[in-house]
Amino acid sequence: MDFLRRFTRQISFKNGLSVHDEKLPQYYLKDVASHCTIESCWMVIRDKVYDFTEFIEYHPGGYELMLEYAGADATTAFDEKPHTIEANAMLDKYLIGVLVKEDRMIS
Ligand code: HEM
Repeated sequence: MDFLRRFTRQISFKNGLSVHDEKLPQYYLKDVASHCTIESCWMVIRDKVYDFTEFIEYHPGGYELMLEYAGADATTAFDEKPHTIEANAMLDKYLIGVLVKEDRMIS
């Protein structure tokens, strides 16, 4: 599992955002920052913007852990914790956009 996790992470770092991702709405980090509560919880993971408002209270690691990163970039936090391929696959469901180019870390 560890191998698979490292492998998928490498792919996303290498390829950055796809052509499809580039068609999504674009947000600044400051737009994300205003959604920093359990009532409206946005986060950035690998330059993509997610709205986790519907998910946060069901997070298996507890909502408090996620809330620490609400409105912020959670890439490192998400990758450092023991998240399976399944957890990674869940991300797409909450995808709402991408960061504007000047605010991106990876691509
Ligand atoms: C934002 C920062 C996040 C932190 C710090 C974090 C932390 C953690 C931790 C510590 C666990 C282990 C819980 C345990 O084994 O008792 C966990 C499990 C889990 N988390 Fe997160 N998490 C974050 C975001 C997310 C997101 C965005 C998702 C999916 C949309 C997610 C999905 C899951 C799932 C499904 C599990 C169960 C184990 C697995 O299938 O990987 N987490 N998380």
